[in-house]
Amino acid sequence: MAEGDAVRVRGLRKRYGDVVALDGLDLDIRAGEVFGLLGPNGAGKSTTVEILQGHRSRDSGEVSVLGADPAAPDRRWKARVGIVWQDESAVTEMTVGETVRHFARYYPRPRDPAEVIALVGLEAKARSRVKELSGGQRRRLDVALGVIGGPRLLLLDEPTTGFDPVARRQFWELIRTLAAEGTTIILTTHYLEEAEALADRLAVIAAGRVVAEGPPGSLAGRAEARATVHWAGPDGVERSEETGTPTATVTSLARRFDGEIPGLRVTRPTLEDVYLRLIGQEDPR
Ligand SMILES: Nc1ncnc2c1ncn2[C@@H]1O[C@H](COP(=O)(O)OP(=O)(O)OP(=O)(O)O)[C@@H](O)[C@H]1O
Repeated sequence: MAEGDAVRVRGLRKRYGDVVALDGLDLDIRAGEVFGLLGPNGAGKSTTVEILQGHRSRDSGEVSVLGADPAAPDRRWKARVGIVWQDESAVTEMTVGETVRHFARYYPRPRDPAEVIALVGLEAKARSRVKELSGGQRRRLDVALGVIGGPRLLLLDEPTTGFDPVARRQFWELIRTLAAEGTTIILTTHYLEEAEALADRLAVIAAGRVVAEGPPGSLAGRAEARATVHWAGPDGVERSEETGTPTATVTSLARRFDGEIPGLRVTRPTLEDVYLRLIGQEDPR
């Protein structure tokens, strides 16, 4: 395992009966990065995250998380790996503050509960009962419980499902704050704009294997992909031209129009375009 790696996975396989969930998955995640796992329903993302957490067994393959095998975790390792459960805090009459303080007692060196409540933006709700929180506030509390032990690695499975756009952006800020503190973060998501906004690197999983890996801006040759120049013709109808040299195309258009080019746009494949191509579902537009 290279120094600076938080996670190393080689040839990971997992079947559930006849279903092959993971079919030789490889992953390298560096310490301190935000790493996104993308892939269609049933691709194997949750299975991967659960194996990394030590909550699901594997059939074969090597897995190292913070230098240890999650299949044989010790107490110290467990304190260093933060897990965000959906609705960990669901059925309780306790207040937010009581819940966070209660969970802090499980860890050898917990973070300060008041600081964690502030980190997730629940200060105003510290004295509210958990059952009175909204769905988004409950998820923030789940994150608070995931980080109260002061983990070096945080695993999040679809953390913002069901969030409104404002709550989602607030959650992104929380992830960025945790990342700036040095926490390695692995998250699965179906929101490509979330992956693009948060992840330093992404892996696209399809049918239990990694089909592409890299920074969102250059995944699968995205940075080198041909551009499309769009403009409006004299009749107002949009024209477009795909080109490897968009500057030359724009220069020649500027000459032709003798100045401003009406309706000028230069586009490159979006993360969604690249993602759909990778999973074999190209948009036929
Ligand atoms: N406990 C289980 N028993 C049987 N099959 C399972 C179990 N958990 C997952 N599977 C199957 O394994 C495959 C991978 O599932 P997994 O939940 O890892 O996918 P996922 O990428 O997280 O999907 P989603 O995006 O829908 O959450 C699927 O075909 C799923 O039906």
